[in-house]
Amino acid sequence: MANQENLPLYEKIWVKRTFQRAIDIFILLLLFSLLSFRFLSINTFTLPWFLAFSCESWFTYTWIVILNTKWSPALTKTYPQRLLQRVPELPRVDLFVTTADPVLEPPIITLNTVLSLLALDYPSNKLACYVSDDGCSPFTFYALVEGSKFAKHWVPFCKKYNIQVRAPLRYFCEVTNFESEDSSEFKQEWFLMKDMYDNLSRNIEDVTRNLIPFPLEGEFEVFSNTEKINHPSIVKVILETKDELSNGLPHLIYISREKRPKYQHNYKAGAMNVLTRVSGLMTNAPFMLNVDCDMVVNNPKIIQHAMCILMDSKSGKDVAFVQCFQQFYDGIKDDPFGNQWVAAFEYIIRGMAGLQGPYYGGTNTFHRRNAIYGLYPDEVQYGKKVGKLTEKKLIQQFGSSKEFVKSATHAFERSDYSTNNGISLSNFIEEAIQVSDCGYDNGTSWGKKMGWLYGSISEDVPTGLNMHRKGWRSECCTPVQTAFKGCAPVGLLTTMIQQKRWASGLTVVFFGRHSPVMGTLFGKIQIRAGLSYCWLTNWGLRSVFEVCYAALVAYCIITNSNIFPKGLGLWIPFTLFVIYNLHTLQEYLSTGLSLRHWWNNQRMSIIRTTSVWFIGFLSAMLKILGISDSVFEVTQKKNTSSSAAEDDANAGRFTFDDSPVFVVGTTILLVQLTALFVKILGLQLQAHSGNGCGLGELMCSVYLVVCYWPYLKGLFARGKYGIPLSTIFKSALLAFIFVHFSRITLIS
Ligand SMILES: O=c1ccn([C@@H]2O[C@H](COP(=O)(O)OP(=O)(O)O[C@H]3O[C@H](CO)[C@@H](O)[C@H](O)[C@H]3O)[C@@H](O)[C@H]2O)c(=O)[nH]1
Ligand SMILES: [Mn+2]
Repeated sequence: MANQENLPLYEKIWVKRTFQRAIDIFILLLLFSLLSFRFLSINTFTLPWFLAFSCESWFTYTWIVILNTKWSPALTKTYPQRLLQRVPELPRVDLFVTTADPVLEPPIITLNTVLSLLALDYPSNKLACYVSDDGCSPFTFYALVEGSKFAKHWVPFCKKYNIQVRAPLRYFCEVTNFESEDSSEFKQEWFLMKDMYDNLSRNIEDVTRNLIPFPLEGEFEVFSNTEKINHPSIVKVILETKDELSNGLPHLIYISREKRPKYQHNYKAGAMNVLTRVSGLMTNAPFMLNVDCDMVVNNPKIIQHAMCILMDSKSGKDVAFVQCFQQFYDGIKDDPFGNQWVAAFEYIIRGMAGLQGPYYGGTNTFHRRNAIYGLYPDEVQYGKKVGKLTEKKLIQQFGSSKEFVKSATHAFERSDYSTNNGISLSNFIEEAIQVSDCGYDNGTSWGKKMGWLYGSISEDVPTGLNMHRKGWRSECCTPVQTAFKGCAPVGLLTTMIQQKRWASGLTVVFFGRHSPVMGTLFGKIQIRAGLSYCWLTNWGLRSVFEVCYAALVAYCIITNSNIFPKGLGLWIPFTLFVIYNLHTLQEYLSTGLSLRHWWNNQRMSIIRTTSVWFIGFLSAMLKILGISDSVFEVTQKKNTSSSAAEDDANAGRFTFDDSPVFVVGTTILLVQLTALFVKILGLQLQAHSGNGCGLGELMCSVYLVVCYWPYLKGLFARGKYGIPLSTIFKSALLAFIFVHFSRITLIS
């Protein structure tokens, strides 16, 4: 038995990749030889030559970052059985859901996420679910109220029959047939549940679409005279379980924090901090799970798995957060828009898991409350913080609510995971409203030193960085059954907007106080971990070099000059291109992804880097220079029940509209096409002394056109599949300016 006690609750398993490492190194050597070749041929020095050298240095740097990240990937294996045997009482976990817009995020989606959380396989008296509604929508509230009534039947049903997918929307899509061993009792209840759920969702749909009158009275009166960005705090306890029974329903609380036009509300980060404070007052669990409104639980035992990591007495102590991958349901086959990130999880995030740990991805994450409160790992372990801080200091840091400061002190001091003392949640409403005030953060450490950090629209990454900087680690949690599944962005435009937001937010992080460089130099981020963070935070900067390279090849063709060596020297970039592509293809195939999937992702990686990441970079520059602020544009979530079948056939086709995100891509395409036409029609200028443009430049240009093929088709298509004339016109103008100036430089 003594032996049993020593067994860890989780283990790290290192993934072998000797062959891939060898190829990684080979590619690096090729990059170095390309650079040395350029360096040696310095006598042909020209501006394009120099620019090419800079870009290729950047590509080499990027490759070093990637190689470093992928070098030693790890998996975690958790043992929930051991956890249950060992701990007398499981800790509380507070569950956070954020929603921001009842149109882009239909209430039925949020409700499904909430239902899947309420039905988690975990003692229900240890759970409390907090929903933050930045949309201040009575419809979302209505959905939750009605949904909580349904939950009283749904949760027992799920637990009785050990249902795996506990979001009814997903469940009734996936389970449409009965197994032969299903009892007639089950079938009967199944039909009953389906009936109830169908009624519920129809009801919510009718209300949301204003099909039935919805007077704002009774419970809903607080929503009258509110506007999305101008309203007082609303805190409502929807479900409160008074008895300490472990098989009832968790608490359910609705919060819409105060918003006023003159106050910064800091998007999701602001909402998360309010959730942290309100939950601190009410249930004060030592651990918190945060999910976006579309991320439903797919593995009802996921908390047990995560707790194995956070509660492991040896390696778990310095783990600040446990990250589960983002995976998607209803993802379009072969990932045409490159938004499912399967290969990135496999190689990059697992690679980071082998270092100081994965970055915080914003959703599907279990947090340690004390780490969010800004403590260092050793302060938590030895309870050092408590003696040192006076109440005055605590108020400065945590804000003016004495009740909240008391709860934070309790969080610091507790050595066990004891539960709170059974005071009714409604007693905290007034205090909860106070900590949701729009000015509560002012002058405190919230968003600056602790909690979810403000200032970047990718709040997740700096928040995680801030914890790694303090010496915390993080872990991935990858049970066999996928933990959560969300809704991949619908269509091309949504993907592009999301990518633009990430690139912009990450660039702000890279150049800001919480940059991985600063964290490595002055904090406790390990050097390889810091470098792997650069992969992420350099998305914006990377686009500058790729756009520059794309412009450079077109310039060379138009002006009949070159950046690539000729003859034997051309073999270096050529081999590089071939080996790199075969290498990534091998990675995809060995992960079980298709050739098509690989190509779609290669193509999208070029398209997004040279278009939306570039726009994101520019918008980050405007923000850094203080010229304009960037806005968090919420991703549209698909309402599965309303998806029409005719859409599915064309789900993977590129659709366009007059959004500015398509202008840069179209311009790049037009520039390459112009260059190729100039070449084909022989309109190039006379080369000086045989140094004209060669095969290398032409191949690059053709490759870009191939990547941008869907845009090329868009130039000639009509309707939503066609690029609007206004966009074509703007892009043509930009392309013309580029070509014109290219020719001018040559004549002068
Ligand atoms: O003012 C806001 C804006 C957004 N959200 C919520 O934030 C979440 C993420 O927004 P979404 O539009 O779905 O963004 P995605 O790009 O899909 O999200 C990824 O990227 C974000 C950072 O850019 C992270 O916050 C997310 O967790 C991560 O899943 C959603 O639940 C929103 O309701 C708010 O609560 N308040
Ligand atoms: Mn999302």
